[in-house]
Amino acid sequence: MNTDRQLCIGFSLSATWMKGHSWRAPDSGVEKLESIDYYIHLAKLAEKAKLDFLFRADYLYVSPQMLGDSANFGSPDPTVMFAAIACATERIGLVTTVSTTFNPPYVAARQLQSLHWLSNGRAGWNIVTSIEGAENFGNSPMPSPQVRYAKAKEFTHVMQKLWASFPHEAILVDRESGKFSDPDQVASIDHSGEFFRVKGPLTLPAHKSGAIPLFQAGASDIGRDFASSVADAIFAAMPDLESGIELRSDLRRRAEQHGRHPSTMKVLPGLYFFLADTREEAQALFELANAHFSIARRHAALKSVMGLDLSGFELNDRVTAAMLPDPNQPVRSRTHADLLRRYIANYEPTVAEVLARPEVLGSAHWVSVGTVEDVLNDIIQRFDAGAIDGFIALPGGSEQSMALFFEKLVPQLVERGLFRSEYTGSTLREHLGI
Ligand SMILES: Cc1cc2nc3c(=O)[nH]c(=O)nc-3n(C[C@H](O)[C@H](O)[C@H](O)COP(=O)(O)O)c2cc1C
Repeated sequence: MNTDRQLCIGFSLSATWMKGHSWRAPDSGVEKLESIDYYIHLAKLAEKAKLDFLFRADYLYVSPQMLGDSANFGSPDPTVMFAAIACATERIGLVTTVSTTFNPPYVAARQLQSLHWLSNGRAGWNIVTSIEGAENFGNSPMPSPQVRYAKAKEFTHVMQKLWASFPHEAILVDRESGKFSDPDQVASIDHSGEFFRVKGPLTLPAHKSGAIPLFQAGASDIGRDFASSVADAIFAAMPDLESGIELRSDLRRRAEQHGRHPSTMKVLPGLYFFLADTREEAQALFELANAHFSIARRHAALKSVMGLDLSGFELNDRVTAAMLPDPNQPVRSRTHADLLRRYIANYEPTVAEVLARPEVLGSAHWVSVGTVEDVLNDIIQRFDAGAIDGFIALPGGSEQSMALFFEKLVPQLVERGLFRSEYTGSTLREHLGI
């Protein structure tokens, strides 16, 4: 067993445990999602378990799946949510999501630095290039992945320059001389690039705890290249062990090519877990979470992920590499499409197996269903195999499943020396060891 490394654990505040028909259970507690008090309660549970950070994904459009039979009180701005949570917590990191495709970097740099300031050094930024939502930001269609990543690169560069434009050291507070700040240390950035023109400096000084850690999600070839050049952590879609080993070793190789030490970058897949006292109960939770996925809905999801229409086939027909559509056709996310292509090419699964894959039913996350011991072994297996540096917990099934995570699973990881029992720092940088 691995003894010299420790897991890094984040906790997602998106209500994944209410998916499918799970919210309809009489004791689901779904009404609580309407109030920030509930999220603050969960944040405190995660902090009590000494987790590294809280996390929230974000999308800038209302998808049809958000309405109708799925539990949803809308999607508040995660940075605003974390501002409220910051004031009710002390140590846990707060990783918000901000799209580089739709926001002006000056506004984003200011919001992130503000969160960093009011949480006392606990902010993190999950950089996303987004899949949809262009219609809410003008008449232009969604830019190509190449353009989105080129923009993300420049956006991130501008953010970093803005954060450095007003260094913490510029604040002097020297009563004797009457100098509150040193204007010579505050400088404009005069950025003029392909996408942005920004003069600077930023309206507030950098927090004394240091730079805001960067996360990134999106793992196509250009996505990996961008992530490995800049990210401290990667939120990864990792449906199986093989794809995880490949992804982490490739990202580490690319980081070295960018002149970075690979251990400075953590690969953190989403872990969508369904925990119960018995395997049968856990499986029942899993089925409830997917009960809304009729066969017709699964075929439609498959078509939207990779442009493959299998609706004319029997469920036990085999799917082969020859049936895959042109790899160069535009897809919503190359990451999800490539994962599924590789799975089909390697295993020639049945139609039913393809329709049950995490890439089709969700966001291609690692699904683990069973008792605390089962999920624990799953985590240890991936950690020892070098597929992960930790994970972002996406609780599935029920509040009880989440309670088992906090009350049993995390303590087991601590007992095995794989996770901290106390915080040693109070900033996100310190938790991540950077
Ligand atoms: C695990 C994962 C999580 C993502 N989370 C978000 C998100 O919260 N908001 C968003 O707008 N896009 C999100 N994306 C989309 C990516 O930022 C990116 O736009 C998309 O995956 C296309 O890039 P790719 O071709 O590299 O996959 C996510 C993608 C992945 C793989």
